Amino acid sequence: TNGSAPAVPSDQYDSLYLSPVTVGSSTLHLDFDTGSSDLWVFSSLQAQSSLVGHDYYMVDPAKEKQGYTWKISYGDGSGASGKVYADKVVVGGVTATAQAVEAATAVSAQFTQDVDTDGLLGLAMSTLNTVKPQQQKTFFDTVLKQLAQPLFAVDLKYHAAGSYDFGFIDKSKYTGAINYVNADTSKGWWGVSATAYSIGNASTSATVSGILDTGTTLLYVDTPIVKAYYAKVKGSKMDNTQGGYVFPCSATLPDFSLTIGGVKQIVPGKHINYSPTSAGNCFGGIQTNDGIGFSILGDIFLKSKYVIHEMGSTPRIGFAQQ
Ligand SMILES: CC[C@H](C)[C@H](NC(=O)[C@H](C)NC(=O)[C@@H](CCSC)NC[C@@H](N)Cc1ccccc1)C(=O)O
Repeated sequence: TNGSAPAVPSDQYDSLYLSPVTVGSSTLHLDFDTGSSDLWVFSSLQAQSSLVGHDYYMVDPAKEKQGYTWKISYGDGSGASGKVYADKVVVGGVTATAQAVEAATAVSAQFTQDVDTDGLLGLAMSTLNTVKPQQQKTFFDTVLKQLAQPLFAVDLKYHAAGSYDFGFIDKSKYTGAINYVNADTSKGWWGVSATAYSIGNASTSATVSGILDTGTTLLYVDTPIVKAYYAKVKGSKMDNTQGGYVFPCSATLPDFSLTIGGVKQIVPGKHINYSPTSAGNCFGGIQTNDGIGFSILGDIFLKSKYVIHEMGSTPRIGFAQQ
């Protein structure tokens, strides 16, 4: 089988993308996240006050995996925890009959406040799943054998609805060749390495290792590269109150690219003007990774590409131009 689910921007700046998922008998809007491996949802286990504005999973005690718990924390300090159920999950017509559904009993303020997001659907390696006493599979791992091809493809768009394709490559969603590289899955994420970056038409050799992360809004790279980029943006500055580099909204932003597998993967300058700030300037889509030692290739990087995540004998990532 194969199937496709829409990926709809949650707001006018593409803060995140939401996809409809049937969990048990509810339809929830989940943030598909290639940077984590838990499928967790807002649930009837939470206080009603935490559920205001959310769709949520009505737990069925008969489906509980007794004694199983989960607790996840994310790089931005947010997190959630709860109990585990085995229930039907359907994404774009692809059905997992007994998928581990992680029902929240507690979620951090960032998630409670975002009333559009009803949970996350992790698409990284199952080795990052947090369920105890027995780690559970991601939705992709659960359905892998029933898929026509062992892959999913990510088509996030700039200020428009895109899609997640499971089990097939949709030729109508890209132009030119697909450029494949082996994925480094050793740390549980979809890891890739670049051998150079370019700002405008100036290219610099450098090793840029990072993870693909549909659940991260921006593109986080090493500080020297960020400084070099904004040196080309008149009036740009690091603004600690805004938490990153800002610039005049009228600024022309150069394109940015990472050379992966010998091919320049270009981020159009237009995509790097992420959003206006409350201070009357604009916030950059490229920001520093604060020295965590690797880059996070989030939505700003992804939304100009069709990215195939193939779990064959050797995991691969394919990049094509939208
Ligand atoms: C502090 C937590 C560290 C980063 C680590 N956790 C992770 O790496 C988890 C799996 N992944 C994440 O925290 C990040 C990757 C960070 S690499 C430092 N991806 C998932 C994130 N985008 C999910 C999200 C979506 C919307 C709003 C907020 C958060 C751990 O548990 O050790």
